[in-house]
Amino acid sequence: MHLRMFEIARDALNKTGRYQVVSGIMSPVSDGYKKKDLLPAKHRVEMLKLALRTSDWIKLDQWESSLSSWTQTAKVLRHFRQQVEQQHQQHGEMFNHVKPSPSKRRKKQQHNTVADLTENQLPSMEDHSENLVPSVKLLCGADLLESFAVPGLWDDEDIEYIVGSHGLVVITRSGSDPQKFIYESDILTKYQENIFIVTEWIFNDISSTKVRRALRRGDSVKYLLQDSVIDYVKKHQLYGIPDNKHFNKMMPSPSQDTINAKELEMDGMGFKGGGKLINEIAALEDISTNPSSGEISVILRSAQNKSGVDGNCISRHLPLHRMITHLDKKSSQAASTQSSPHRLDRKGTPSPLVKVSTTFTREEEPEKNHKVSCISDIGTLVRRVKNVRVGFTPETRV
Ligand SMILES: Nc1ncnc2c1ncn2[C@@H]1O[C@H](COP(=O)(O)OP(=O)(O)OP(=O)(O)O)[C@@H](O)[C@H]1O
Ligand SMILES: NC(=O)c1ccc[n+]([C@@H]2O[C@H](COP(=O)(O)O)[C@@H](O)[C@H]2O)c1
Repeated sequence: MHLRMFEIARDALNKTGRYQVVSGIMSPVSDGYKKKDLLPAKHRVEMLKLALRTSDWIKLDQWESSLSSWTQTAKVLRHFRQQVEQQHQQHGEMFNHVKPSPSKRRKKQQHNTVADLTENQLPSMEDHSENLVPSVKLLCGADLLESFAVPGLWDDEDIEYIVGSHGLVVITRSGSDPQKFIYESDILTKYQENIFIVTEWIFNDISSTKVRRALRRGDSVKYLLQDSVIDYVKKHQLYGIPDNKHFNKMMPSPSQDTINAKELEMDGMGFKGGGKLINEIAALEDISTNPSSGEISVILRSAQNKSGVDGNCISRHLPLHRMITHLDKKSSQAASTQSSPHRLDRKGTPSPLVKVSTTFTREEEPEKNHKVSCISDIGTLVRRVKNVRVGFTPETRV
């Protein structure tokens, strides 16, 4: 939706005849923002690069994200205004696609500081020449506008600067009433000429939180994100931390026993030199049995805490076929009285932490439906699952 917002805003602004939108700038926030579930900037930047491949006018700018500490939005806008003015002075490049005739170019000496033109300055399209410096506006959803009222979140002078000197383009969002909000705010009412509200009739109640949640749960996000971005998320196993405070507290500190996503990618997937043993701390997500086929599926969610950076977790679903075939001989008695397939009741949240050792072999790529050929400490896992009684030794190798 972040990308859709640009398209919606451009259409609406261009249709007024008062504006010609020349560029959109995506400025990912710095890691210093420390928002829950905020991935390291390098990943967010890479995903944006992929997502923006198909846009010829929305650009990624890495200035903000490359800073170590968080930068207030007013400062970010000031930075972009300076950058746009500089570029304009050097190249006039923002408007180069609209070339006035040489005679007109000579005539045009006025230098407007903004490219959004008031009604009485309304020019012909040709007059959008390099002599007009584009203004920089903040594009946001109505909820962000309403966050101006959250005590301590925005400085009053920042709000005044953003709305007074730059202006806002606000996309409506379900549950918000930006007109009313502006009416109730003295400062916003003062500058309401600078606030452009775009009513989006094709409601889309999508949010990053919901997409992250779906990813975390292993649900499909196809058509919500670009395929290339989904592939990136999968490849780097991002957004895998269960949204569970108790679980997060229990997350292990980085140790020899844990691997990070990069190591997995480099070492695990290449399978150089035969197999690779990977020890992981994981949480039991789900366990289900199919008594008729004698199979048990165990879904584990692994917790990796790389260098203390929250959010760098990987999740993996491991159907433990071989181990299960062995275990199921004992468990099927209990399970066979139940309907098929039977999902065992998972009581007692939060998910128990278990330690799993996995050997991947050359043929069994971790991203595919790989099989686990070596499990240790499976007792912890199984004992905590109601109704499953299994005989085994921790050293059992299947
Ligand atoms: N569905 C949507 N409709 C309109 N605006 C949206 C929508 N989703 C995000 N935005 C806007 O995108 C901007 C970026 O906000 P943010 O990253 O917080 O998005 P979000 O999807 O709401 O995230 P989160 O779910 O984490 O709050 C905000 O101005 C927000 O209002
Ligand atoms: N005081 C401020 O400048 C201020 C406060 C809150 C959010 N923001 C910005 O709003 C954007 C969206 O933030 P959230 O994802 O937290 O809604 C971010 O770019 C963030 O930097 C700025």
